[in-house]
Amino acid sequence: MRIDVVTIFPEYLEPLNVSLVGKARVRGTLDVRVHDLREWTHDRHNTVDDTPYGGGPGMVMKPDVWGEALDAVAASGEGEGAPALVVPTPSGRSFTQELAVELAAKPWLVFAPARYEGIDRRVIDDYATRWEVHEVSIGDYVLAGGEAAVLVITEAVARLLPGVLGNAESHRDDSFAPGAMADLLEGPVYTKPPVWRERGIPEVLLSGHHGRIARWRRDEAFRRTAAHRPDLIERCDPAAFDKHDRAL
Ligand SMILES: N#Cc1c(-c2ccc3ccn(Cc4cccnc4)c3c2)n[nH]c1N
Repeated sequence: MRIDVVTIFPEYLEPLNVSLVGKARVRGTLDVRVHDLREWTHDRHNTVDDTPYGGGPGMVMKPDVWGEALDAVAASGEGEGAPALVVPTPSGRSFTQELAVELAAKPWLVFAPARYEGIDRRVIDDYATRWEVHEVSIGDYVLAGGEAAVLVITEAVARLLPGVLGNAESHRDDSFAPGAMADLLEGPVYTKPPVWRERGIPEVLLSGHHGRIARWRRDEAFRRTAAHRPDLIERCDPAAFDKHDRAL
């Protein structure tokens, strides 16, 4: 997968050089290219924003600068097919594991994290005539720009790519992963030492009985979900649980 990010804060994307995404880049599983939007300005102040038509607070990012930048990214991938444009915005579709799975299947993502009050609407409308466009929000809170969302989305997508996570099974019990555990939060996890500050380990985890352990983990996931995200319980499919139990 190729990922391009156009931003006025390239240094904000430094975390994409470390850990899981960093290793995937070194291995060649991910080709991540970060571009400074100001490269496509032509004035001495490298201006990327202007006042909003219709008045109102803040500034809006200029369409001509973004258009030149995204055209240049497109041109650098001639013959690779059209990318999917991902635009983080507080007014976007909620970013979910389902969308992460969808994006992980794309060969090329181009991220356009904005600042100020956002990007002139005509940029998204223009590229939507040639590219798949996803306007995405990572949560119901307000950030100052889209770069943090790019880090979140990139990590969620990268970990789904073949060979990126050490244990291929790790996806199976992901919170929100499709399947019997779909929409359930993960239960508690434990490791050595067997006693820590006079706290032991749930006996079932020491039993070696995989069926009982799987059922305990499912029940714990259900309990945590009911406590922290009751809204997700309503989306669970009881039949999936029976199928899960039968497989134990
Ligand atoms: N994804 C995502 C987001 C953002 C987000 C993303 C991009 C931009 C660009 C500019 N702003 C500031 C801004 C603009 C307009 C109104 N309110 C705030 C952003 C916020 N906030 N919260 C999220 N979950």
